[in-house]
Amino acid sequence: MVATLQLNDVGVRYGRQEVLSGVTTPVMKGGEVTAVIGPNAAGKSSLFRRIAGLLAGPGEIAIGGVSSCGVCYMPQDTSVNTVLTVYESVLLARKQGGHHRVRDDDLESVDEVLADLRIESIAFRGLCELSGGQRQLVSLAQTLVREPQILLLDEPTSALDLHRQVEVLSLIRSLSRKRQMCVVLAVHDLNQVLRVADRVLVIDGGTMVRCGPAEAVITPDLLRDIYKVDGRIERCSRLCAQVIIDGPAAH
Ligand SMILES: Nc1ncnc2c1ncn2[C@@H]1O[C@H](COP(=O)(O)OP(=O)(O)OP(=O)(O)O)[C@@H](O)[C@H]1O
Repeated sequence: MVATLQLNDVGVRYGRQEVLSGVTTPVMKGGEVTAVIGPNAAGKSSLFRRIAGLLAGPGEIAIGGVSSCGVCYMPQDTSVNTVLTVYESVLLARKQGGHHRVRDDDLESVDEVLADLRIESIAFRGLCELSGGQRQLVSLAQTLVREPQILLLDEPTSALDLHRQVEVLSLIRSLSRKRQMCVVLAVHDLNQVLRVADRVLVIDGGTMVRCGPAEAVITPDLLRDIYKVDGRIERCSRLCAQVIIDGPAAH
C-alpha cells in the first residue's frame, strides 16, 4: 500500500498566538517529493512540527498506508550533546521503537546508509567532534536508516557545501522513488527545489499562498511577491529550470 499524507485546514498556535492557519494540501503520495518554501518566520518549521505530532492545533492530518513507526522527522536543529560515535548513534536510531536485539540486516542498513551519504570515514568519530555539515549528514543517516514511509526533513541541507547539497538531494529523490517514500522537505535554495521537488507548497505570513508543480509555482511573480527580488527562470545545460536573480525588486 502506498503511503499518503494530506493536510486539511491545519494550523499552529503557540499559546494564544496563531502562527499558521488553513493549510490544505492535495494528497502527497509515496514516490513524490514536496518542497515547503517561504521567507524566514513564515511558519514552515511549525508546520513540520505539527505534522510530526510534536504540536497540537486545529485541522486534520490524514496519514494512510503507513505502519506504526513509518513517519520520521528530522528537525532543523541537529546539535547534539552525547558521547556516542556516529556508528552507534545510527544503529541506535535504527533500533528505536523496534526489537532490542541487533540483527545482521540492521548492521547492513547502517553500512548502506553511511555509504550512501559518504560518511563511512567518520563512522567511529564521536558526535561532539563533528563539523556542522558532518552533524547534519549524521542526522540524515539516523533518519534514513529507519526506512520511513513518510519522511519530513526541515532544511536538511542548510549546513552542507554545494556538492553535498546536490548529492544529498538527488539521493533523497532517488530513495523516494525506490522505496515509494513520501518526502516533505523545507529548502530555502530555490534552484535546489527546482532540481528535487515534484510539488512546491509556499508558506507566507502563516498561510499557504501557493501549491503546485515546481515549475508552475517558482516564477518571476513568486520571486517578486514573496521574496521581493526581481529575477527570471532559465534552463541550465541539462535543461533543469534555474532561478537567475537580477537584484532587489524595483519599486
Ligand atoms: N516555540 C515557539 N513559541 C512561540 N513562537 C514561536 C515558537 N517557535 C516559532 N515561533 C514563531 O512562529 C513563527 C513561525 O516560526 P517558524 O520557525 O515556523 O518559521 P520558519 O518558516 O520555519 O522560519 P525559518 O525559515 O526562519 O526557519 C515565527 O514568528 C516564530 O517567532
